Amino acid sequence: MKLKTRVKICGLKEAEHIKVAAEAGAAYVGFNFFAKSPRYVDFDQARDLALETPIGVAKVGLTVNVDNTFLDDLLTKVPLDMIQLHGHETPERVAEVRELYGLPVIKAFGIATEEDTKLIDVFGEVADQLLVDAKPPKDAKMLGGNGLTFDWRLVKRKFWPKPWMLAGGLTVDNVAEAIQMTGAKQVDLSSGVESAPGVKDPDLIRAFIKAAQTAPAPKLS
Ligand SMILES: O=C(O)c1ccccc1NCC(=O)[C@H](O)[C@H](O)COP(=O)(O)O
Repeated sequence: MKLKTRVKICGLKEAEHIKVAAEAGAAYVGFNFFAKSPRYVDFDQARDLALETPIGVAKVGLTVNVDNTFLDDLLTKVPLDMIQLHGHETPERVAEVRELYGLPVIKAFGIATEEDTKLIDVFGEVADQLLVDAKPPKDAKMLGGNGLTFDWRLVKRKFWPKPWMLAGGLTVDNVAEAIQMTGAKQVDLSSGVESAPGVKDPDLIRAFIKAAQTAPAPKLS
């Protein structure tokens, strides 16, 4: 039996959209604490959203290059299940965050070349999960959430030391092909379920989760 693809909807800002995502079968919801993002939520908003999230859906806090003072404050105020590090954090920093806060850490990194895929092993030693995203262009204002895909052949047939998520420009139209090509069992997205930057669309959330969960089994030959 093929297990259903696990979907993470990132950058949620409305309780109603969390309900939609959970009812449609999302495994994770992500709250974005990067202040320059159109998906940003402050700690009070995130706390309210976290309390509205059904049990069984993991609440992920997305941060970018933050220090311990920030994480102390965040984790005191918001009941999160996992921390996503989506900046230039080193393997040592990933290990430190795990150790200090006792929560599973998802380390995200961008991939554009075969060389970049070496990060799978580097972070696979220290993170609980890996999130492979498109590498942002040099002039990009944000390290994620840019709606850009990468060459999925780069992550086909890799050995994955830890559970991983495929991200970067996924949409209802391309997620089945992405799963078939890469064998991803988990997918993450933000802009592909939005009607405008930072504005989630409930119908797109439902349609995306359905497309991901009904994607045909991977063709890895
Ligand atoms: O989404 C953001 O605004 C963002 C800003 C800064 C760092 C990371 C960010 N998002 C990270 C995510 O987990 C996204 O879901 C992932 O990059 C995929 O985004 P998209 O290509 O828009 O689906």
